[in-house]
Amino acid sequence: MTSQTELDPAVRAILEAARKRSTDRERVSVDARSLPDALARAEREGRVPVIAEVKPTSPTAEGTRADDPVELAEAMVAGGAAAISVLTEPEHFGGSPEALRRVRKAVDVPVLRKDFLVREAQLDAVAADLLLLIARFVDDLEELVTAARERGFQPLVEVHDRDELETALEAGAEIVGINNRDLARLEVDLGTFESVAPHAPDDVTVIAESGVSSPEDVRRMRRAGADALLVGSAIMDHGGGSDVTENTRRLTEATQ
Ligand SMILES: O=P(O)(O)OC[C@@H](O)[C@@H](O)c1c[nH]c2ccccc12
Repeated sequence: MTSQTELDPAVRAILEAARKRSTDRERVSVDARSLPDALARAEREGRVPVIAEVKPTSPTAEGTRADDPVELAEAMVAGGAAAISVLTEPEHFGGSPEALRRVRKAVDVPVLRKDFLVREAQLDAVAADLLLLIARFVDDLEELVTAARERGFQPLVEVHDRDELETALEAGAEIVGINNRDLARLEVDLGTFESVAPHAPDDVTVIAESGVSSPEDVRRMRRAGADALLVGSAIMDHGGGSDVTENTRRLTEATQ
């Protein structure tokens, strides 16, 4: 794990809070909806595979969107989203495990749990189809990947550079997210995906994360090899509060 002194102060605070959060729940057991199947279905139906994110706010968002998470998720699916991501981090992203539980009950696409997971016990807060594990923040990635699979989750391992991609592959990751946002400085550069993605083997599902805001960005990430895109801010439109279905559709319809 990289030294935390290099991280943006907001990210450091998020990690400290995550470590302290208590979890004394029973082990969850999930019958996961397949992400690769959901992505293939979107492709067959002529939609760009988009994982749309229910993110009420974030350290970089302009404002908070307090709409009901179930309504937001349903609006995203109506706009063609292949899967839904739900923030469960309560203090900096306005999320909750309860929001995810309700969303997963309401939609039939795969649901990703987005949080800062560093210990095995945190995995049991709520059932989800996919779990985000951030390579940079996890000491023993292979151990958490295995712990996630033992519960039935599909692990999505997030990386930001080639070294982290190697770590993810060595840990057995089959679904990798390449985050265009640098967690040290919180700046976004779509060139990150373009430089890291070519090094992923063909049989790995590769997802472009963060900073995708226009149909042109979608096409750019697809040209660079993205099997799917993870989009939050451009769909949530925190400051503007515009129509979430339309915001999703603009991106899912951004074919060549
Ligand atoms: O809002 P954006 O730029 O479309 O980004 C979505 C998603 O990639 C971002 O929320 C994210 C990527 N990795 C994370 C880890 C934790 C919390 C959030 C994230």
